[in-house]
Amino acid sequence: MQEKQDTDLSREITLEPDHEFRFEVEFNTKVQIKLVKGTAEIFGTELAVGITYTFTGRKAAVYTWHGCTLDVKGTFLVEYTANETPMTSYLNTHLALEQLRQKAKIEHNLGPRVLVIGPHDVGKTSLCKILVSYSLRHGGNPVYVSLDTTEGSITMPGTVTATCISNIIDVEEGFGSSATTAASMGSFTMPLAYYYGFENPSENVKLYKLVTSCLSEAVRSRMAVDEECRNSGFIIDSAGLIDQVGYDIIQHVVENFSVNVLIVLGHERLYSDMSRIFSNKNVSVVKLSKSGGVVERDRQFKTRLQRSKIHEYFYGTPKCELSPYSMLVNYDDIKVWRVGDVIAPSSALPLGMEGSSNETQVVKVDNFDMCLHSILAILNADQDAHENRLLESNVAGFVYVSDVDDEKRKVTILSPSPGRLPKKHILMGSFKWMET
Ligand SMILES: Nc1ncnc2c1ncn2[C@@H]1O[C@H](COP(=O)(O)OP(=O)(O)OP(=O)(O)O)[C@@H](O)[C@H]1O
Repeated sequence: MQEKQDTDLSREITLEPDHEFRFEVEFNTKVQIKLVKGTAEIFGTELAVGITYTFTGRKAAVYTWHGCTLDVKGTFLVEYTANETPMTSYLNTHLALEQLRQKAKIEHNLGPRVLVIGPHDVGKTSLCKILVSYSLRHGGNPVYVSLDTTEGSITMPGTVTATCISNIIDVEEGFGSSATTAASMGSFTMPLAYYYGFENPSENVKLYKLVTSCLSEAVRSRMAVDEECRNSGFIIDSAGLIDQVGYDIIQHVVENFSVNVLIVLGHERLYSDMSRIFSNKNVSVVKLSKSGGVVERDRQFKTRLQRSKIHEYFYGTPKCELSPYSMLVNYDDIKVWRVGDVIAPSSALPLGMEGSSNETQVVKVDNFDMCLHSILAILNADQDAHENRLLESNVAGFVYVSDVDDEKRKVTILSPSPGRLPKKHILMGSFKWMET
């Protein structure tokens, strides 16, 4: 593959003002893009002139406000130039948010609390990146909250996270996901994470609401002590929530995070329903259109994306490689928990009844075979913490169970860093992974 890329000749692409170069690259292919002249950005983050950026397994666009020339090299799955983009409306949205930030600064208040909602694959994460990057470029320190448990845009899939964005976003790695695992190696992006453990919020609504409430509490505490973050406010990315359960979750998030700007992306009915639900509630509901460049990602692509996120967590990226550490741990040295059996999926229960099963009750895992190939979250809970409070603990890190020896009562665990496990309580979700 390397050879293929090296023998490819580079080509020049010229973009007129307000145009973008959209591209898709497969997971096992590398392409390179260099800005030769002019200005350009990827989801709001500016590219530097003369620097070669490498992309693998990505779907993205290089956008230019004033025109530019790019030098591209490698085999793209899809590549084309487009001139119809919603970037002007995205910029106007940012400018309106910036006014709220200026007002918040003068009044020593909380900046805008923005929630982006819409169906799957309409560009919610991309819009959040653009808004966060523009705020950063304007001198702000926004907090990016990800409630999208499918993707793991910041760290492992299955988590809800909050990250104070104070440094330029790495365009090659999205939000610089792997960097979050190697904080000591020069990364500034350190998310606060709570483990939900499932892919879809509807799989266990009560637990999803619990972890989002814990996260909102943590964000509130951070805002109380950090003036920069307080004035900049936060941008919340969500999973595709357009059914009845989704509406219930949206209302929960709006209340918990005191959301005052609700952006509905690419869905007329959702916009109309939200305008009705939140009229008279001090929430501005804004409708934005979806970019024609947003790519629908099929199940297979999403699974590969999840697998590559997990791989990145332990092994890093070509730019910042990690050497994970394998260790033997006695059964008795750890306590593995999982959330009790969900009797019926929450979506199948009438609203208000979701709590009738033990959806937020942890049970201890005694049969370690269940953990084989599982991703486990190490909880930031004291050794003597009561089991009823464990789900409210944030995550210290993740490990992977590569082997279980029932005879010797030992598990083999892969960890991104050497040393003993920092905590004893460990939470298992539904994510499994095979090291390849
Ligand atoms: N203008 C664009 N040109 C090319 N690709 C784009 C563009 N905007 C977004 N994409 C790509 O389309 C895909 C879907 O976008 P994104 O992840 O932002 O959607 P989403 O609504 O957050 O999806 P999900 O429902 O899975 O959370 C991503 O791979 C993203 O990089």
